[in-house]
Amino acid sequence: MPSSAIGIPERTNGHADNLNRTVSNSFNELSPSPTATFQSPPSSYGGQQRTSAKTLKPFHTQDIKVLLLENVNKTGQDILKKQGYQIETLKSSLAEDELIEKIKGVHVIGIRSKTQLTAKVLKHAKNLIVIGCFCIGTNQVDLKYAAENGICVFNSPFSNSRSVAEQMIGTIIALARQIGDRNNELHQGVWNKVSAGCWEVRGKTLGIVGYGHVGSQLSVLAEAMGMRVIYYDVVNLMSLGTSAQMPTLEALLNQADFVTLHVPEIPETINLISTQQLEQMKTGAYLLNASRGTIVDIPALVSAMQARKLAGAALDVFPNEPAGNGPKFTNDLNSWTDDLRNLNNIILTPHIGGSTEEAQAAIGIEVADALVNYVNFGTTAGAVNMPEVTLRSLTIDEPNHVRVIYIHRNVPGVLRKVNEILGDHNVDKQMTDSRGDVAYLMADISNVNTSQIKDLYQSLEDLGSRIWTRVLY
Ligand SMILES: NC(=O)c1ccc[n+]([C@@H]2O[C@H](COP(=O)([O-])OP(=O)(O)OC[C@H]3O[C@@H](n4cnc5c(N)ncnc54)[C@H](O)[C@@H]3O)[C@@H](O)[C@H]2O)c1
Ligand SMILES: O=C(O)[C@H](O)COP(=O)(O)O
Repeated sequence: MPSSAIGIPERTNGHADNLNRTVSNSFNELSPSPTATFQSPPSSYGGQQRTSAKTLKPFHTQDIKVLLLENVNKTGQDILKKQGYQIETLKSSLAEDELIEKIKGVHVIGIRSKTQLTAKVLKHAKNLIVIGCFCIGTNQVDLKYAAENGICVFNSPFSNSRSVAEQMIGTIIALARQIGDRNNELHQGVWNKVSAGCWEVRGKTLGIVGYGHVGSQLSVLAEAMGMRVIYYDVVNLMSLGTSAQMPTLEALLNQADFVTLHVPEIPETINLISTQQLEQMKTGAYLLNASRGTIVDIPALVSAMQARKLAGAALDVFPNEPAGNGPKFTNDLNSWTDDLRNLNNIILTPHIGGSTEEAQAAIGIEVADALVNYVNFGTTAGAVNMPEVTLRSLTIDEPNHVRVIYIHRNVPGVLRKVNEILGDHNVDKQMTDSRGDVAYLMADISNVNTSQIKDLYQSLEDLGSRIWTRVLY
């Protein structure tokens, strides 16, 4: 529904009916002197009078605008729709200029690994309060910029880990037996029954780089097939089964028959595997990457494959990936695409490690629940860029109770000033925490009547440390 049809201009405020409870939310612009936005419970909930001052906008759950990109699963869509939010869904990601246009009016955006939410894009997201990454990776979002502008980010930390690990098991066997090449040949009508260069995986060494959710799950599955597992991680971790942590990446590369990458994309992991590391691998070993495309220097990999240093490779991820499905995996996207396509025993998959029915359904529920809890209650449990703050029970549906959420710069003296303001009322519960430069305060206060809410809100907004204020009631 266009915003004009529901009477909310640029900014939004909301009231959400969740879990049979009425909650109202105030969302405010990122600009330093925002127009205040408040709301009262709608008349259908107790007949209280709506706030109607010039700068105050009545707000309902259905005023919340949600943009879901990249084919977010129906499970997630249904949870958000049930809240009454306005949902727009697109199957693919958007180019930067289209994204900038679309993001201007929304309060919530749901994405997967492809959509790039850079500072440049987020600067236009004046109403955005929360980002849901319906995936594991969050490298596509400028997390710091988001936090510093009061935009909370959630992801799904492990709901697709098993799917990725299973795909890696299948791929390891497919590489060892050259199944991809035999399959391609037979599709061309060529019968090529060979055993040379084809191996069992039993007894071979699997080297896992990044022993987190995916890597450790893969470790367990690989040992069940009789593989010896070694791993390298920057953190000292408990080894599962009989796996062993290696002191350096080089030590792992020297010993592994199969090297598989499961690290996040961060500055330290870009081109983690380049010419030098490929030289450190055993001749005839295999390389698998299902983490992010930038972790492997692909021209270096092409050279290693052409020189027969490696016996095979599998890539599920690429530095540039198409926005949507179709015949788009060409040199226009990445200049070396044809080189990759022309190599033998290289398995190329379109970023499907986490693409199973089970994983997508679970991610949909997990992330949508986190979004609803944030929008309706301000709860940041599980956030990847904000302190995790929640209060033990909700009392804001009781008369004269409000929940204050105050996202602010983490500088000395703020709490004293905030509590001077809240101190005019009765603070039932309060929690505050900080993460880097940003702090998040949540307080449930009672003894506040509706006429005082505007002053309460404005006093908090006037503090120099303010990033974003919300008053829920
Ligand atoms: N292909 C897919 O569909 C797919 C699906 C899920 C996840 N992923 C990608 O895989 C990555 C890993 O997923 P996860 O859930 O296991 O993440 P995770 O955060 O649970 O684990 C990552 C591990 O990598 C380690 N690490 C970080 N930097 C390192 C370095 N320089 N060297 C060695 N280890 C390092 C961390 O300490 C951590 O233990 C995600 O960040 C995501 O980008 C891809
Ligand atoms: O980060 C992830 O979870 C994976 O890369 C999967 O991403 P996708 O949801 O875009 O398939």
